[in-house]
Amino acid sequence: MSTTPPPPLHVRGVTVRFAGLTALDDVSFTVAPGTIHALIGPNGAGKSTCFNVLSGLTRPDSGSVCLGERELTSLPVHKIATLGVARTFQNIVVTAGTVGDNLMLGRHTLSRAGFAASALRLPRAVREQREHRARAREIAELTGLGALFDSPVALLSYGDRKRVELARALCLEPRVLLLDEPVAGMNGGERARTVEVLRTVREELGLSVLLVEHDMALVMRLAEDVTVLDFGRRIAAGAPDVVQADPEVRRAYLGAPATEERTP
Ligand SMILES: Nc1ncnc2c1ncn2[C@@H]1O[C@H](COP(=O)(O)OP(=O)(O)OP(=O)(O)O)[C@@H](O)[C@H]1O
Repeated sequence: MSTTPPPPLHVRGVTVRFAGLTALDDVSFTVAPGTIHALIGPNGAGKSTCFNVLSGLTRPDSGSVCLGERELTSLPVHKIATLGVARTFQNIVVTAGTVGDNLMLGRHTLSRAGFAASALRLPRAVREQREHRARAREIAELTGLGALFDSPVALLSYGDRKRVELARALCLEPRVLLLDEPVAGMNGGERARTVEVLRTVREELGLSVLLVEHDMALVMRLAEDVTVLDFGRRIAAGAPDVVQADPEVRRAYLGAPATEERTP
């Protein structure tokens, strides 16, 4: 467990254009240390583009992303990961090997012993591997995968496979975790379990979480702060109840006039 709180993640004036379409238009928000922050908005609002900027897959046309004082803007993906920002993807990418194998892949970037030392099984490399495996087991326990550590991923349920992705991202020891639709495709029981796991992970590891999620009930239950995008612009931000009551947010989701009295 980390003893110091994570630095704030600052997104400042980020703009991304794709051939004439402005996918993000001067977007700013801050993920406060140790909070769960949700990024929501209708289809095409710019949420994935924002995640891609934060994780280094997309270079913004202007604006900046900083973890505390450290500028992350336009750094390569692996560099951003080693500086403490890890992400999961909307679609499951793990399919081969055991749960343990996949979590060890997550530890790979943290390995100090070189490839040759590992291949020759030098004592330092062997010790390091053992430590990484022990930590991978701890993270498996934390994410409810302890009993499945030696199971092939291909045999797991959909919900468990999604949690392997979460656990693999946690194996990078991030300070900020970016979750792209963590409960998409899950049934009710799996959703409830994942919410519990996310709460435990945040408390035990003391990290910040930024999540994109379409399940509004889950967002309102889990997040402390919400940023709402529509057509690439930030249209609202604040606590879940404040955002939920915002007429501009209702209009964006329902296509209704801003004065309409319906809830999102
Ligand atoms: N590589 C790209 N090239 C051109 N246009 C893109 C590209 N990526 C995204 N866009 C466009 O940018 C806008 C924002 O898309 P983005 O995927 O970020 O939205 P989103 O909020 O994640 O949507 P969804 O909820 O449907 O996943 C959309 O109009 C999309 O068509």
